[in-house]
Amino acid sequence: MSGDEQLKAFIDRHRELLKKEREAEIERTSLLLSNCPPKLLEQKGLALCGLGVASVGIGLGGKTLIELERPTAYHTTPIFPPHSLRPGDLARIEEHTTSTTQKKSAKPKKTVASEKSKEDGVEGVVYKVSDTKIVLAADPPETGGEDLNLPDRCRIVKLANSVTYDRMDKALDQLEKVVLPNSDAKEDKFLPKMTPLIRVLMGMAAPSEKVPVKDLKFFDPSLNSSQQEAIRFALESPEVACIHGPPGTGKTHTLIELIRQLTTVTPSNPKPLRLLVCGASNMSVDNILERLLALPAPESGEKLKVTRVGHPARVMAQEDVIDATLEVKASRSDQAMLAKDVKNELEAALDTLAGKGKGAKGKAPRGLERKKMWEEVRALRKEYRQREGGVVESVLKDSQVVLATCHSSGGRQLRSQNFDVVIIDEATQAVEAVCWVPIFKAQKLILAGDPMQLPPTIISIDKRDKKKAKAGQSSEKKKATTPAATSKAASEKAALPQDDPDDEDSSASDDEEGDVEIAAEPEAPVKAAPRDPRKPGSKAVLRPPRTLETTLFERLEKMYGPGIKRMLTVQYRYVFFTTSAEWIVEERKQKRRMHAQIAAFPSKVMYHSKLTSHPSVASHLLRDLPNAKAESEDDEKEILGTPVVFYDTAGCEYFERVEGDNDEGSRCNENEASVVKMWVDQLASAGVLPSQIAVIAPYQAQVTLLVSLLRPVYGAELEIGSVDGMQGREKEAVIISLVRSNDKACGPHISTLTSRTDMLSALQREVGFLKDKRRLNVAMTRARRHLCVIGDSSTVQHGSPFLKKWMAWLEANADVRYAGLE
Ligand SMILES: Nc1ncnc2c1ncn2[C@@H]1O[C@H](COP(=O)(O)OP(=O)(O)OP(=O)(O)O)[C@@H](O)[C@H]1O
Repeated sequence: MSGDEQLKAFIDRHRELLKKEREAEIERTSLLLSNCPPKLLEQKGLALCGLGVASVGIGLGGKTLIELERPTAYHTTPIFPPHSLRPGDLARIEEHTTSTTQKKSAKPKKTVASEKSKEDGVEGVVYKVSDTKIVLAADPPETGGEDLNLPDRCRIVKLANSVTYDRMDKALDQLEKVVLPNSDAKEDKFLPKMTPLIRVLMGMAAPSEKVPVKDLKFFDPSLNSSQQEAIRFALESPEVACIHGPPGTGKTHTLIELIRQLTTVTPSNPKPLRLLVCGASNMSVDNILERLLALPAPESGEKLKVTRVGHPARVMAQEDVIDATLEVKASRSDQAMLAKDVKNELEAALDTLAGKGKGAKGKAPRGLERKKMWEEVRALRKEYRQREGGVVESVLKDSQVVLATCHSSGGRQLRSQNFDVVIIDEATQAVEAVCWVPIFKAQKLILAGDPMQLPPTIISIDKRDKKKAKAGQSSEKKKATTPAATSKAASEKAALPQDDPDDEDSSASDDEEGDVEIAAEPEAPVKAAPRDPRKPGSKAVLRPPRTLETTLFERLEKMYGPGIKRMLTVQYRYVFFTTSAEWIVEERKQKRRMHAQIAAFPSKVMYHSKLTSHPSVASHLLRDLPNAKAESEDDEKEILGTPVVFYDTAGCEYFERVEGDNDEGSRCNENEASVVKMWVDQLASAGVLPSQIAVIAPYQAQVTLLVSLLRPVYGAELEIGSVDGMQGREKEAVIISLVRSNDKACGPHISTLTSRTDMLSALQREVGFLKDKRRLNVAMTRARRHLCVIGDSSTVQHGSPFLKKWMAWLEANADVRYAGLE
């Protein structure tokens, strides 16, 4: 069990990694903001240019809500180009000039929106985003009487976000104070208390024996046995349970049943529990929220009282989601009426100050009158905040389930709220420190995620360090073959920060770098029986992490073994998973090109062939959609009846292009984009709706190119985006453009390399982040009925053993079509 030294080393290492990450983010943003012209920032998805102010209002906490849009005078379409501004991001509204350089520091100021001159802009938090509108919530001025003075033509620029880091640092400080108490420290009423949960998470005590749940009856009769087992396991685990949900296996579905079980009085649950449900992203939180709101009211008793705290990402589209937000609930309560009067007064005063109020005739008050009005506004804001504080408290107290992102669960509104259980969805996408923010608020933790999909996005990873550590560890491994060397290596290993380098699944991003053997066979299934973490003798070792990519979910699995989790094993999404293989065999037979071994690629390579397809999806194809209507028998077969199509552009010389001046730039591939357009046209002509199609590309430049080609024809309904934006989503048809196509693999610089390892890594470089198998896993598992891959197999296959296997699988199992011949 962990001692003080290990606890200290663990927390210190986390602090160090977070510091590096914070610095890297500030540096990256500063560099971009100071070196990039706004147009390039927009292309990189970090800014939206040429905007106008649509409205200014007041939001929760007396914040000023500034709504921006693209005026038709400057743009042909009001739809924003693809961008990465999301609710919760820190951003600045600044005057949109056409000057090419913008010397600004990306460091956020302590008091946002404290300087309101046009040059400095207005800083705040992105509050809502839709296709055509973006709302920034800015703090009201603390001092002085200056107003916002927003420019007529402006842009919004994403900033480095220090608030997230501040919260994570605070969580680590609290963790240190709880697990390593200092008797001299002053009493802090907000300091969390030590709980059995914290002991287990920190390896200070083994998880307690499961408490059997009797008479468990499931609300949802359709749950499969792996889902039922995961729910039972989560209910019976006293402190912590993990649910591993590969794509489409009903992770969210399972969490909804679990929430119902925990919050309803049943023979197996005598007391309804209070839950905090968090997610790594707003999307994951809204996904659960939507499904909770869609639940029928129970036969006896009230409907579940659910409140969403924070910034719902899809709030503009979904009315019922808006109604569940703290903001709307607070505004509708009886006590809110008084606060509302103050709010109306406040908004009227702000309108007058902007020259928009009644009788203002477009003229804003000036001089002394203006100063006086600002004083009035400040007093009104204070009164509003006080009244609203009481309203918020009572709405939250009355809520049985509160939903928030991990980060926003650390906000002021939830400061004094406690819960029985905290559930964290997409826990494998959140860094550990941010998970601690909600963990302190509950006695029990349930994590759900999939370590084989996208990890948290980390920008400070030092590849050289990683390689060095890996090289060091593999030479350690060789040395440690004698008994003496083994024990020495073992004791040295315990002191090193590490993530179990031998476990391939643990670090899938670059895990195959330098791996010279290209194995054609999938990884062997794990045969060892799950170690029960509750059995005496189970040794938990708390090791400092090597990178922030090691999530709490993965750390617990390594610390306590696979017995700490349950895996969902039936997938409900793809026709081209396991069972569909039979269909492909049949098709191949007819074409007399039968392949001996046809199996689903992601299941086999990523999940040790543990996944099976539910019969309900085993044979569903695009042609079974009610709206599908092929014009000919050939179309019915070629377009609507084929689960996987691979347009192989090898030999077509459809070379990629680098955006920007150096090799690090984003990439696009115009010819591939034309093939994408051709296939979208074909699907549409066969009746597939734009809203049923998603186009995914791993590079922002290709996304931008595809948007310019497809949006004018198919509108915003056709989803076009990067892999990262698609995690947790599904579409009937998905088209992936792999982009990378180059002849560098055969160029002179490669031929000058003599060692096979150097050569391989040079080849690998040419596919960039395509070689992250978790990213590819997400991309290839978004489709329900049809997947079309467009890429150059001759370039892509050299990227990594995983890509080689995928290309081989596609060649063998997809309907391979040669792009150049079309
Ligand atoms: N037991 C079940 N019976 C019928 N349909 C199910 C069942 N479990 C899940 N599904 C369906 O499978 C699909 C995927 O479920 P869900 O979105 O919960 O999966 P997920 O694991 O959260 O997906 P992701 O890959 O996005 O993480 C949904 O359409 C859901 O309704």
